[in-house]
Formats: sequence, structure tokens, C-alpha cells
Amino acid sequence: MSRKKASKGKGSSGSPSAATPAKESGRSTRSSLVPGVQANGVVHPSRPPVSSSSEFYDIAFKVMLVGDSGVGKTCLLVRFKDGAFLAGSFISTVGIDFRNKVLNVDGVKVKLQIWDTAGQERFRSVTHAYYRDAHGEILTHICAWLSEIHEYAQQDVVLMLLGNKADASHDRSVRREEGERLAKEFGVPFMETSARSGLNVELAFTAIAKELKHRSMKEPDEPKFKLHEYVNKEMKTAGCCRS
Ligand SMILES: Nc1nc2c(ncn2[C@@H]2O[C@H](COP(=O)(O)OP(=O)(O)OP(=O)(O)O)[C@@H](O)[C@H]2O)c(=O)[nH]1
Ligand SMILES: [Mg+2]
Repeated sequence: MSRKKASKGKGSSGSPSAATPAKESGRSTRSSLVPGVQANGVVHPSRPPVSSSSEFYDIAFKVMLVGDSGVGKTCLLVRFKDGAFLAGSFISTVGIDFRNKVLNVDGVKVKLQIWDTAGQERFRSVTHAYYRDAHGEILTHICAWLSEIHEYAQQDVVLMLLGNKADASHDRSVRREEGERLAKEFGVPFMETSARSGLNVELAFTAIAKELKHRSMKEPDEPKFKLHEYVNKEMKTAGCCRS
């Protein structure tokens, strides 16, 4: 299987299809974005791996983080990408940013190009343009955002609801019971996360990557990947020692 090289780091763009470097959010240093990365879910024919480096990938997908301002989308992405928590004052995302991460999913290098959208209402028209290219959506406020997704995203987009700030008793985005109820009602997987402690952050993105990879590369005789079952099995509970 031939491997493509992933652009590293963080970027932002005014256009969903042409990824061009743009302004930084001011929260972390900017690294350059290599344009022309195809995040199209296309599997490349089998060839020996070009490199064992995590920079190389076999298949790529676009995943969007959507939700209200302040729920922790940027922090979740930084935790996933860099393993760190963005402490300090809250700097709201302007427009849209993205970061790439390559995961090893059952021996396949899956690149997630993760778009971190601004939750503020005034940027809504910017984020609408990105929905149609997204393969996966990670939500942090299901009711308000599902109608947007139904309107702008592809029908078969993979969805996941997160209840972030599980470490904080008062400042949570979604109460666990409420999250579980809504997720059941809308038929999407739900998990509690914490960008601060790292709880379930890796799992949330890995689960999406697994589902997308299985959809693209499933052999005819291979059993269907069950996202709900995988999430329920792997999920760690808030308050527990693991993260
Ligand atoms: N306790 C706690 N605080 C968090 C967590 N995640 C984010 N925060 C805090 O919540 C605030 C908002 O986080 P952001 O990640 O910037 O929020 P956002 O969803 O990206 O907001 P917009 O960019 O405006 O859409 C910041 O002050 C973070 O430090 C978490 O898991 N636990
Ligand atoms: Mg943000």
C-alpha cells in the first residue's frame, strides 16, 4: 500500500477544499500547512510502506469538531494532538483551524485532518462551508448542532457526541445523564471526555478513525465494525483513575 505524506501541525483556511495557510489563533505557534493533502478517504493500492514514520499515511479523512463556544473543542484537539491541556485564559477560535494526526488503526495509517470550528454564532457561515467535505463530526451539543449537520453535511457522516469537562462538576458541557439520553434518542455514540485530564480523548478520535477506516477498507467477509459497541467496551468512566 503506498503511503502519502501528511502535512504536520496546525493550520487554518478560508476554504474547505483548498487548504492554505492563514491567520493563527494566537494560542499556540503556527506551523506550516502543506497544501494539496487529499482527505478523501481513498485507499491507495498496496505497495511496501514508504516509511514507518507517523508522518506517512494510507488513507485520510476529515473530521469536524462542532459545538457551542467554550465547551472545549480546541482544548480537546490540543490534548489529542499534543497531549497537553491549554490552561489559562480562554481564547475563542476565530473562523476555523485544523490539525492533522496519523493513527495506526489495525496496521493501517489513518490520517485524521481535524477541523476545529468556532462555536461563536458570528462564524457560523464560515463553518457551514466545511460540512459537506467532512467524513466525521464530533459534537458537544447535540440538539443545536444536529440540524446544522443534517442540512450541510453528507448523509453518511459518522457522528459522535462528547460530554466534555467531565473533570469539572459545575462547568460541564453536557451532564452525563442528559448526554446519554440525547445520544440514545438520536442514535449516536456518547462519551464523557476531559481535555484537562485526557479522559477518553484518544478514544473519541480513535473510534471515529476506526469506523471510517472500516467503512473504506472492509473486506466482503469481514464483520461490520460496530462503533457503539466499541465505544461502550473501551469507554473509561469519569471519576475513575484511568484517563
Ligand atoms: N475543567 C475543564 N476545563 C476545560 C476543559 N476543556 C476546556 N476547558 C476550558 O474551557 C474553556 C474553553 O475551551 P476551548 O477549547 O477554547 O473552547 P472552544 O469550544 O474551542 O470555544 P470556541 O473556540 O469559542 O468555539 C477554556 O477556558 C478551557 O481551559 C476540560 O476538559 N475541563
Ligand atoms: Mg476553539
